[in-house]
Amino acid sequence: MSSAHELAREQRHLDLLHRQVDLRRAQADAELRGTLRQSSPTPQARVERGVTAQRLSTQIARYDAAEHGLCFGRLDLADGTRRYLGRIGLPAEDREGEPLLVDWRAPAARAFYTATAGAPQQVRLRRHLHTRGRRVVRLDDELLDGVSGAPGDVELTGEAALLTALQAGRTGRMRDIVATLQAEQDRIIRSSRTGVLVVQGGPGTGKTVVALHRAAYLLYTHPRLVERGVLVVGPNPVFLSYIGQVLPGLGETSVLLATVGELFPGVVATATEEPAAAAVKGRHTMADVLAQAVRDRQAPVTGPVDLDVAAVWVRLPASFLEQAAERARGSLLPHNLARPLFVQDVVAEAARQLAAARGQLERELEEELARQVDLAALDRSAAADLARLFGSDAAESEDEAAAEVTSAEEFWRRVLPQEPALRRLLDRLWPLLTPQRLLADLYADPSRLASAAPQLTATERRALRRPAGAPWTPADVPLLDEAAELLGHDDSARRAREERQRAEEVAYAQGVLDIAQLGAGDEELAAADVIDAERLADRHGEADLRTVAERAAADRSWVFGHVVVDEAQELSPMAWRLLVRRCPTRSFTVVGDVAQTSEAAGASSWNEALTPFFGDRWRLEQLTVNYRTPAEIVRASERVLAEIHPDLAAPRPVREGAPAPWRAEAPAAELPGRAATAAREELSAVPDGRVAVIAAPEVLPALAAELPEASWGDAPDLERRLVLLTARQAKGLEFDSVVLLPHGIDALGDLYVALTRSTQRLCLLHPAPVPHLLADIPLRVLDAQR
Ligand SMILES: Nc1ncnc2c1ncn2[C@@H]1O[C@H](COP(=O)(O)OP(=O)(O)OP(=O)(O)O)[C@@H](O)[C@H]1O
Repeated sequence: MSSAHELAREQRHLDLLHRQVDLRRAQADAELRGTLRQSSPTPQARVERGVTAQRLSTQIARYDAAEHGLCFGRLDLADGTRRYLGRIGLPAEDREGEPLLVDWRAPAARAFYTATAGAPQQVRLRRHLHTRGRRVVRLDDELLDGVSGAPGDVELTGEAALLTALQAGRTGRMRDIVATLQAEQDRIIRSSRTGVLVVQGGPGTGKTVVALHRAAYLLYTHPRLVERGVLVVGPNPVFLSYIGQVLPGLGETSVLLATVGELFPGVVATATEEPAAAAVKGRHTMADVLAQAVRDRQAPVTGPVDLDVAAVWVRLPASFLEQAAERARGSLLPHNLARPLFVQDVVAEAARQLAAARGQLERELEEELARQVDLAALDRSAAADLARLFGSDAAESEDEAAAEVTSAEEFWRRVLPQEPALRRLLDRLWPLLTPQRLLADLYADPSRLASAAPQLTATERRALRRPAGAPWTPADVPLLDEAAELLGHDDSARRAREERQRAEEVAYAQGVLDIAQLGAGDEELAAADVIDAERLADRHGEADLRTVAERAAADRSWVFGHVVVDEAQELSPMAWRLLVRRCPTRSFTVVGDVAQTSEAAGASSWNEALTPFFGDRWRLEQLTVNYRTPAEIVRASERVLAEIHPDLAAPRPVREGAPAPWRAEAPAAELPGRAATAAREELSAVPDGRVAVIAAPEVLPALAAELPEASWGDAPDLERRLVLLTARQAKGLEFDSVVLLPHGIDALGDLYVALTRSTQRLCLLHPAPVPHLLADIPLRVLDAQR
């Protein structure tokens, strides 16, 4: 019970906290403006300015994020200390006493989440402050008196506040849970950053929300992590938009949210494909296929290659080309970076042959001329006499000939790289390749596929076929990334572009100086006297003010400080290879549920999925309490879970007493109409909440025609009260009520996902007969269709 007196006292403290935050925000804001106004005369100063601006922007984002729910808890300790907890920390005004506010991630906040009646950890009272805007509206107190609950109970921390949070209507956006974190979740959030932490848990156990809070915790406890950022990987863009507000709401901006399909800058991989094709693309063996595909592009010859340069035929034998390729490969450089070695060998050989052939030709010409001119014959006989006398002239002329050949060779080495015929040949023998070209050429050509992928069956190779220019799918992205590694980045074009741009900037600056000079009178100090064009160009250069997330998103080679993988059971081995490259220190939080796998290339056991990448260096934590689904809905999904994974127990629900789920039968043709009626009834049953109709993809258009008010498609608006989704799109999301059309949702993992999305109400509509795994759900007979 919140007495008016207590409410007023907490309101006074909250007012004080907000005044402090306002002050600090205003200071940071002024400092940021000042920083942005400064000019930065050197590249070093520009970098420093960028870093300062970043730091201040991060601080401001944290203050802004703390506007709602700034302070949510209070602990009264046995020694009389009183500690307030909030989204950010604020030191005591005198800097010595107890801080005004303790950040939820600080060690001093921990007891708020872990103290129980049985193990109070010096806590006498735990108080939850419920606020609306800047007003305290309710208090929930718990006295921790050393008496534990009955054994076997789910021991909840701050039960009243937790249940209030769980029963609140959904908004279409995931909310943070800093005020009501539970002890088992807190342990995972604060677990060491090093190594790979795997969190297995059934639907609704808080895996996603815990993983996001862990990212916020790690960024707070390891400030250097802010510079490298954290990557959060989710299964699809709809899910990412659902969770997108949680970390900014916690004041963390150094986080990039992405699907695997978005992790190759410059490629938009949104096309769909047959599951069989995605499954083959996800297999580990594709790394070998790509390596062979690259090799197949290096000196692909079966016989000698002839080249016509400057009217001379040069012959490059196959054995020579193979040796040159082997030497280039021996450098262990990626394909594009090893190319100059191959080119060098070919040019040297061609130059040698050309010089020799041209030398020979010239000698023959001279001899021919000499034969025809008497004088020359005389000269030659005189030379021969001299040679007989002194014996050295002949040798000297051979040396001369050799020296001539060497300088001719050098000449040809310099000239040949410009020779169009040779360039065309080198483009065929060792082409500069982009990942896109390598992969598109491979998919488009059955003979290339047959050569690169003999380990695949003919059917599997056929599954990979697609015409050149076809759009990319998410399963292509890990292959493009793998190809990028094998090919190496040839950034000479970028460097040339940057140099050109720099030259233009300097030229522009010079122009500015020239004009200033013209305008300056004799006695005035001209700009050019105090600054040169280079420095002026520097001064106009901009500091990089992009956030860490923006910079990381644009850079394939960006290395993150930590990676969070959600719905990790869906990841293929090729996707794991990509992610390990993004974080070579292997600092990962991996969350998922092997009972909810939908992707054909996904995992059915963590051991199988992770051992190839992390050996046995990963640790497993389990979440066992279901916060989302009430007991009635858990029971409705139990048979499906038992069919998928007989060993996995459904998580224990914290809530009971929801309306019983029901199912109804209707002919297939009537289903969209029936579903529309049910959806509208559900909307009235949850007036503040959200309703989802989940169905097979082919049913959605007919549903959409019946429910024009609903949002659906590739990017449904989850904040709309009614959405239509496929089971895949519904992964990771939740709604107050779900209308499920199971017909056509064939993968059991998908069906399990669909059955476990609701926080309150669930009904199913299907044609007869009922699928046997759903037969236990009570049948309701519908009125005749109106
Ligand atoms: N401690 C908590 N306090 C308040 N709400 C919580 C708490 N833990 C979990 N929840 C809520 O439970 C719901 C389920 O959480 P979440 O989506 O993270 O579960 P999940 O394990 O990822 O589920 P799924 O595997 O089905 O996607 C969310 O609404 C989340 O906010």
